[in-house]
Amino acid sequence: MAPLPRQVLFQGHRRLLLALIVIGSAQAVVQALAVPAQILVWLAPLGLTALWLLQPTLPDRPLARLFPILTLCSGALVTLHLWSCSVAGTLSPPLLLATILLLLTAASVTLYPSRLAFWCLVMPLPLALIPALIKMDRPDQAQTLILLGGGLLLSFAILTVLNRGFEESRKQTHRCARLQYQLNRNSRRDPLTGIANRSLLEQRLRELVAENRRTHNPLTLIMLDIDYFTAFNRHYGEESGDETLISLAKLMLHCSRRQTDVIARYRGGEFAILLPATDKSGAKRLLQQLRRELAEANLPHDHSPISARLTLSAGVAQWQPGQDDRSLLQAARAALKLAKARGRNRYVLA
Ligand SMILES: Nc1nc2c(ncn2[C@@H]2O[C@H](COP(=O)(O)OP(=O)(O)OP(=O)(O)O)[C@@H](O)[C@H]2O)c(=O)[nH]1
Repeated sequence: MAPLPRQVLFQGHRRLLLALIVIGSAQAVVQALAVPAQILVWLAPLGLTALWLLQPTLPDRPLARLFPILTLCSGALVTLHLWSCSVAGTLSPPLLLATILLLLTAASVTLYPSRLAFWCLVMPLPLALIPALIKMDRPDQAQTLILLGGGLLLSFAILTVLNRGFEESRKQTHRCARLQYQLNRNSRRDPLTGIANRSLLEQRLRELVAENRRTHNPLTLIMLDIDYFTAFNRHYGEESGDETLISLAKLMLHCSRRQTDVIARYRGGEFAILLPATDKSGAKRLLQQLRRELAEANLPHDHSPISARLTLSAGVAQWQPGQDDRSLLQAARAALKLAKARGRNRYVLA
């Protein structure tokens, strides 16, 4: 997985800060030797070190919102430092200009994921040239300003190119993540009805049974089968069969009351409803409501030997301590088989 934009930004900014601390400390030492009373020059390396130490705590915390302000602080500290070097005369104007141009380029290369952070850092930098500019004559002033403008344009061009590439790869990463999410989701959904498929049901069953070994909560599984669905398909056609499966899935979703219930298509005309924190009587209430709503839906089935309307058979099993997921499924399926053997259109409790 590619690093998040913000993390890339923090890493880049950390490296830039480290470089600034090294350069600033070296200059402060040189300046302290020349003018011992100049304490301003120590502010920049000290302040930048504080920012550098703060950086690793940023990406995952609310403080991350302050990032542009911190970047602005870095720029202000460096500017203050260069200004005091310029006033004390320890940095000649050409060297000062070269340092600023170097900083502009370094900022565009390290802060490219965010234009805002780049501008926050570089905006104060040209101010450091003011004391040197005041002392210069006109031609030198013009030359310095032209060089500074050229440097700014160049670093902005570098920033734009790198930022565009970065944005493109960031979008690509997001697209891939979304596709991956959809793929995972689709591999666990029944494509016709949109409800969980057998694989997701079995996974949730395994997880809930494992959890129940600790909690001993009630857990109930209902297996349902459309009565004479083969005859229905033959008589009304596969398309009507598909519509019936979709309507039944909707009815089941409507009857289930909790987000944690799992409604799944098990296979063909067979469905399953897994009810965590629910005992047999809760399952019975759900089945009675489902029967009521199915009767109200009034779906015709002229080729059913037991009713002129579509009916369901169901088997209900409640998890018993010590039981594993497979035997709970077998118990519910055995109860369903019994419901069918007893004439269908009914439910049987295991
Ligand atoms: N329309 C449609 N039919 C399907 C689909 N998948 C399986 N079937 C049909 O479902 C039927 C099997 O359903 P079952 O519920 O297992 O069998 P049944 O005919 O109801 O028999 P009993 O269970 O004994 O009542 C077969 O006719 C399959 O062709 C599907 O996605 N759409």
